[in-house]
Amino acid sequence: MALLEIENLVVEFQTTAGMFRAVDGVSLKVDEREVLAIVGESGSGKSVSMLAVMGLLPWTAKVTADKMAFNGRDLLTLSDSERRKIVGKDIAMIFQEPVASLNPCYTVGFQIEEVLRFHLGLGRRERRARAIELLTAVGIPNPAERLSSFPHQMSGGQCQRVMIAMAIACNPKLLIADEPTTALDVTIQKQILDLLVKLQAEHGMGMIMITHNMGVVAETADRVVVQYKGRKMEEADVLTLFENPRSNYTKALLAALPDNATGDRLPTIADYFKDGSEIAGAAVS
Ligand SMILES: Nc1ncnc2c1ncn2[C@@H]1O[C@H](COP(=O)(O)OP(=O)(O)OP(=O)(O)O)[C@@H](O)[C@H]1O
Repeated sequence: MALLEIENLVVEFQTTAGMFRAVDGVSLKVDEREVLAIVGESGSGKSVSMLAVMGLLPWTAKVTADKMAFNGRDLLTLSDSERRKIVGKDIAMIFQEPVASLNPCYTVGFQIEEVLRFHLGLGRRERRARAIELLTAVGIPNPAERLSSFPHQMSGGQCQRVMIAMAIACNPKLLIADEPTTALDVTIQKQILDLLVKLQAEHGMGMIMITHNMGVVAETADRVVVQYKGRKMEEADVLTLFENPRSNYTKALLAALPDNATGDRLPTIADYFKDGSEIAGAAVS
């Protein structure tokens, strides 16, 4: 049984111009201990698909699917209170903007301990001990002192480490990382990716890595889903995808990697496709 299984997911938003389909029939699955990358350019529906899994979309969104199951439980029919017991505990998510994702009014210690109180019901002393343990695990120096820091007193990289600490606090079975390094300094990006891969292996978590960056895919993923305009274009294990991409869109993404530059400027997706319909026609279910 897959850890997460999605079949034919469709997400539409009510907008002033009518219904807008952001995710169009995506199917995917993630096994235990597996890292799945979802890759595609901005607006391809990567985040919206995963926010649908978490139940975090606004009321303007209409979510339908033939199947959306986590660890054998049907996510489509869960009540809000049942969902709250799973989300943040068994499925955790980290976002692109670590500083904005933390509450500026509370210390990082309070925010980590709140997760431990809500989901695990730990007492005060246990919460503090576990929070120190978590900050140590994500590589924050002087963890006991840092518990009383506010987010603005920490760097972007440190805030992302705190977000990761909160995400792994309850030993989730699945961690969804939505562009976790995009907002960070280039020198810090690799450290955060290495930390995520290390924690994933140590804790035996399944992980979904949402990214637009093929370099991140190469460094982290076992398997890859390529998405474009809400549709799945291709799915393959990571080696096959890099060595033998099938869809033209994947070929275009790979051609846009800096290593593949031949002239004095990088090729873009538009250089590859004079006609975008060629891409849409290649979608797989
Ligand atoms: N609340 C909303 N109402 C209307 N449209 C939305 C809403 N949220 C997202 N969208 C649209 O859905 C589409 C998919 O967005 P999504 O954030 O999933 O893209 P993405 O592939 O994750 O790209 P990015 O990396 O830029 O976030 C976009 O066109 C976006 O504008």
